[in-house]
Amino acid sequence: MAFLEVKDVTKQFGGLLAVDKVSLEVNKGEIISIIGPNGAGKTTLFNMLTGVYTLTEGEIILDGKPIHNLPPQEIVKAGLARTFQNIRLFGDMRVIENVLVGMHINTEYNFFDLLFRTKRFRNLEREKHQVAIEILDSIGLKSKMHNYATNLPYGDQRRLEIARAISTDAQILLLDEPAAGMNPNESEELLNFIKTLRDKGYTIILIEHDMNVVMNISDRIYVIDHGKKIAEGLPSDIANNKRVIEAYLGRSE
Ligand SMILES: Nc1ncnc2c1ncn2[C@@H]1O[C@H](COP(=O)(O)OP(=O)(O)OP(=O)(O)O)[C@@H](O)[C@H]1O
Repeated sequence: MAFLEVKDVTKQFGGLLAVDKVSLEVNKGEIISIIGPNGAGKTTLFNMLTGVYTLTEGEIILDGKPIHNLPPQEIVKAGLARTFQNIRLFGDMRVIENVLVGMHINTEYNFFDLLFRTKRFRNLEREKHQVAIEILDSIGLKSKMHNYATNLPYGDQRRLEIARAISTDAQILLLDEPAAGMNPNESEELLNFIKTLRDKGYTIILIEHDMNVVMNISDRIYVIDHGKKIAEGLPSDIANNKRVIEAYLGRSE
């Protein structure tokens, strides 16, 4: 059984089938890309995976447990965290605070801990601070941990978003267009960075329009068009797939 199994998921908005019986299988430690023309249904699929949308039909099984239709916070706790197409950091908070916010999702404080700032509370806070620094170190942002997020260069903001997703303890990271708005140097750096995440054991699923990134980084690719899966396979197979080429060339983008 695959680590993440997406079985025949469907999302209907009124008369529109935005995602139509799409199935995916993702193994631990893979980098999977989901591609397709604008409006294909990629973001809707991510929104179902992360609990933003309920499913009209289908199932999502993570590590043998159904997670479809759980609230987003429960899905993060189950081990699946995301970044967004448009960066959503807390700009007026410091870099380390952005990471600490992500970590709170898995911290269980009781009423007395919070009220009396117990020794347990202080120890947990100190531990979390340490882990946050380690995450930032691993991501190359330790020296900027006291900067305000909004003052970081664009590439660093993307990294910080990923750091925040990691800080939730997630094993699967869903990255929504991580290379959007990056210059070739930045996207090259990002590519290497995502590979290091995979080497550390993370499973990565990304939506990406930059074909250079997709072809260089993916173990496997799924292609969606008009809500339907039209192809899946190795990058070399996808690059030569007639249906995929038609789906892209058939649009004026
Ligand atoms: N909340 C919604 N209500 C109604 N229709 C929606 C909603 N969200 C998405 N859609 C429609 O579903 C279809 C798929 O959209 P989606 O954003 O998932 O595509 P996409 O592949 O992510 O596109 P892009 O690459 O442009 O981000 C589109 O026709 C879109 O207009």
